[in-house]
Amino acid sequence: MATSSSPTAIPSPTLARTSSGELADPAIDLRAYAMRDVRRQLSDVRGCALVPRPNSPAGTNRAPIVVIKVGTSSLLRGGVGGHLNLTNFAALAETSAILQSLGMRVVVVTSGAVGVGCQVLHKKKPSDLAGKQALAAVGMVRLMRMYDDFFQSVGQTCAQVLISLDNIMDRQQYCNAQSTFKALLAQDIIPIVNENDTVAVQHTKFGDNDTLSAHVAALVDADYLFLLTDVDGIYTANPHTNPDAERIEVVENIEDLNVCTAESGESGLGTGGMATKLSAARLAAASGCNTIVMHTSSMPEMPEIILKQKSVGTLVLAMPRPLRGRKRWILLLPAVGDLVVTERAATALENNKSLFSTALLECRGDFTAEDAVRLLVREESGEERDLGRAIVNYASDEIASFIGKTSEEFYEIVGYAGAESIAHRNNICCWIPFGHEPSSANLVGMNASSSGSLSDVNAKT
Ligand SMILES: N[C@@H](CCC(=O)OP(=O)(O)O)C(=O)O
Repeated sequence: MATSSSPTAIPSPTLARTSSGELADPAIDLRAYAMRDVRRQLSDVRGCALVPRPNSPAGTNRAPIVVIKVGTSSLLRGGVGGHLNLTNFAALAETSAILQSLGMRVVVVTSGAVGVGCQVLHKKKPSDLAGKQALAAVGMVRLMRMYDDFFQSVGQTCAQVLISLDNIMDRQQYCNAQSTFKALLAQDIIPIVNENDTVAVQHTKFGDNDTLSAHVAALVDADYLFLLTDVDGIYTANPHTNPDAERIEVVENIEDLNVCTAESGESGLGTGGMATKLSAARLAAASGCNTIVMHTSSMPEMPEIILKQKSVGTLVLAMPRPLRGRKRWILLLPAVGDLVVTERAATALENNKSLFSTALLECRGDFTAEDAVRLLVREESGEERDLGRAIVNYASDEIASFIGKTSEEFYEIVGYAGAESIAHRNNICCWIPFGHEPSSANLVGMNASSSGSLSDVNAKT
């Protein structure tokens, strides 16, 4: 994790966790994120980060891409028996049209298929998967009718895109989806994206649309991801129960928060929570996308947030050296097991080295060769930190027999025909990749007006 003794460094906070190790939600403990430090540096950060970058990574002018995620609670008033929130549909259509007229391209990630299905059929949300899938099939039609009507009335064409995690896991399908988005955006068509709920089964589900929106942001190479919700940002504590809770305006380096991907429980009509928003922001940041978590009612302020650096909600800054291509895709893969490695190995992995048996401390889960696993480093304190993802060369039972083995012992077990590494460096992707500078250095860089730091922040190198 990037740390620094610099006086301007923001201390690393710890996220509150439940007894089962999940991120507590919404009472996320970010108190250590000292507000005075954030405030002192806010104008510099705001002044540099949120301006449309002039050039795409390829060096050609391309429109900034804005992904807007709207949750079920923003699209439906109250629970079952309520009705569609026409104000929010209208605000979304109008704001999207304004952003498009300013030269940006908009992608909407929508929830609400299940919730709207409940409205249409006058049913409560069922607990079984097939029941929810059937409702989603009904609700998605109604949702798209609403989107089509509202977007048409502001002169925008929209398109429905349904994605499942399977589509992301298969690199060919991932690339196909990327081409489809490109073709839609090139024609100024606004894709309306949701999970393909009717086909997704439990183990290949995004599960929540915050995660889906981060995958979409990575897929389309977005510049901004807006996560609209019913609170006006990320707080230092639960604002509903703690009067001292303060809104965090800027998270300069999401890696300082040590966010782990955590499942959030379903509640009411939606499934996402603050923990999934932080996980989504982390994925987006690694892909070079700024995330803004804010209240749905702030939607009309989006143009000012982007163009005038207006401070609304919580801004999570993109990593200055985002992941691209295959490495970015690896980070999106769902992990089916864990490999715990030594601290020494972690440094090597972050410096783009392959993973060998000597680095292994533990193997968890039941997986086969070619599966994606989570890499964890066990720190001196005994705590484990999420290091990244790897596509492994061996199955879990084989890897378990390699733990702590020297390379000679490893070769003896495997024989010379097997792959030399547990995971090749081309198949490893760390959250803090090779060449990434510590957060304080980034901040100091941004403060130096003549250092070209603005493009450091905005460009996807
Ligand atoms: N695909 C589901 C989305 C579920 C979901 O993530 O909902 P939310 O927590 O409201 O963003 C649906 O359309 O109902």
